[in-house]
Amino acid sequence: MRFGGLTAVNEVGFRAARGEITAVIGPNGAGKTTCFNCITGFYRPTAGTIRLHAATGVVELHRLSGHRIARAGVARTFQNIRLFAGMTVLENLLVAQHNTLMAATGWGIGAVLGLSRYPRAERAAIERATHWLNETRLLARADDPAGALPYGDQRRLEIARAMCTEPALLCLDEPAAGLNPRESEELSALIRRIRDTGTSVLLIEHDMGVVMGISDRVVVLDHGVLIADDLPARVRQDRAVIAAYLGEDEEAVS
Ligand SMILES: Nc1ncnc2c1ncn2[C@@H]1O[C@H](COP(=O)(O)OP(=O)(O)OP(=O)(O)O)[C@@H](O)[C@H]1O
Repeated sequence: MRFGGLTAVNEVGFRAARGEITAVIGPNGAGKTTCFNCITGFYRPTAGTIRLHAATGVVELHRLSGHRIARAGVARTFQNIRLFAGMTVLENLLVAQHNTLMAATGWGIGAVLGLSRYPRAERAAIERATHWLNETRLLARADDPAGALPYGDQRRLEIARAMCTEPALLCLDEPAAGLNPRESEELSALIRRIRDTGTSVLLIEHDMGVVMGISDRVVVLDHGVLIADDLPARVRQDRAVIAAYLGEDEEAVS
């Protein structure tokens, strides 16, 4: 991915295997978010291929626009929380399912004609939302405005919203940022449960406790290039990785 004269991500290749947690780590400016933005369609990569092996076949994500990528089964959360603050917690989860709901009802015609598929689809959407509210311990807050939730709850709500789209791949951009140790542990357990449902997880995270604790594989970027792709225990001892982190003042892989 090039921005004018700057190559932000250069010939980076890795796999996020099905049903595994793959972490993408690296010092500030390494190109992690740019990678996510290419995968999720916020940027169209200047060159290269990004493929999703979906249940329906291989989808060439680098050719698709963002909403088609989402429809193909890729969901994401953001470094800075992006919820609909004035809507309730439950409404945030229903809005996320708008596509599924509309498709199930013939893009609104069924709803207008009062056909029976609409209430059924709506019930399924509420059930899915309730399931993920339970998983994220937010059920009691279902009717509160999302903007009124404490920070840690808003982070979990973003994940619940992404999961309501039933993605094949969930991309989490720094989900532990700003969480206290108890919340980080809870988040790790939630991400593991998501992995265990068969959803593949791609995780950008600076909290090495979370990364090393839950990742099946760790990919390391530095200055836009891939410097390691291995098991967490091996990445932790990788000399190039240690050098990249030590070059960045106090932050170290420990
Ligand atoms: N839209 C853009 N236009 C120009 N340069 C960009 C753009 N987005 C990212 N960059 C540059 O690309 C490089 C990689 O940035 P990126 O945000 O992907 O790094 P990162 O690893 O996610 O960093 P951090 O950990 O700080 O979030 C940086 O040099 C950044 O300034």
